[in-house]
Amino acid sequence: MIEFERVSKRFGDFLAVDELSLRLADGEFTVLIGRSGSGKSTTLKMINRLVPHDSGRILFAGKEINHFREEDLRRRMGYAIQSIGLFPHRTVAQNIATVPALLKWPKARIAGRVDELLHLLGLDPAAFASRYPHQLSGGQQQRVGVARALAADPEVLLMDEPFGALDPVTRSALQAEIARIHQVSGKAIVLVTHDIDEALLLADRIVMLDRGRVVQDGTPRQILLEPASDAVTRFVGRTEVGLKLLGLDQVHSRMRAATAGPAPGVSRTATLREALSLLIANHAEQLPVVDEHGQTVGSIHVADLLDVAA
Ligand SMILES: Nc1ncnc2c1ncn2[C@@H]1O[C@H](COP(=O)(O)OP(=O)(O)OP(=O)(O)O)[C@@H](O)[C@H]1O
Repeated sequence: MIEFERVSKRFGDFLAVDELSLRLADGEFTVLIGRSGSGKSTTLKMINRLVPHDSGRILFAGKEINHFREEDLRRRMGYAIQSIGLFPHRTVAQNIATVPALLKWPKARIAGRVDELLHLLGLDPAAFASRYPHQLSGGQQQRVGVARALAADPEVLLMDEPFGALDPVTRSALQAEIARIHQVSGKAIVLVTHDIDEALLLADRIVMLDRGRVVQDGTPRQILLEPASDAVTRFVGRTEVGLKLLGLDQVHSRMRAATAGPAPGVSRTATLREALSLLIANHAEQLPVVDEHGQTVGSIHVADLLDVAA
């Protein structure tokens, strides 16, 4: 769907992106990660031509991006950024409606879409649609930013540190929201972050950059278990690899059929890492596993988790 062929970008003498080749598949959740200044944002912004590339080719749907009309490209690619960039003198609804209005959608269709997106992002339209950005918390503004990026139903969602500067609880809620949107929409998402835990949580595929080059390109599991260099190992963190591995799988993957005692149930869709926290907090060797109706469906055991983390 998006392909980089030996793409480079210079700012003056500085080579920010160095002969980058990369192929991003349809429907894939790709996370670009790396240290500050490694070229992540530049790479992302070259996809929608916010930053023009100097050499090489970037293909979208098989066609060099320079051959698209700029407005077509922007319509087909939603873009959400950390600093949000909401228009201060336009309401939440007007902000979300930006691209549909440019596309001259009928008013009723726009209103329906705004409503749908506010619901999707957990904002009650009655309470939020007519507010102005300054009347929202930072987390609510970020949600509106994501809703705006999704408004015209783009084929690709480009996100540059969209959850930066949020408190951990809001951040975690928005991450879950994006994971859900990805699951239900099947859209390709490219997200830039420097947070390895965020990358491990969300990505189908992690592309780690350093000095404008790819240092590793793989699944979260590959990044954890087969780091391509010491630099990757340092970035992932030498410690806690076991715990991070536990964060990649859900409880049902390690559940035993036999049910266990009355202690608090662990959701079958919780991560193994969350299960371990609960086991430790309850001083329990095993806990019951419950489904979405609260029915006990099996048990999870400390010993089985230690196997995964070893
Ligand atoms: N418009 C610009 N003019 C000059 N240099 C730039 C410009 N944009 C980016 N750079 C430089 O290019 C390099 C890569 O920047 P980029 O924003 O892509 O990094 P990043 O990996 O996203 O970093 P961060 O995590 O800090 O946002 C940096 O050294 C940066 O200073």
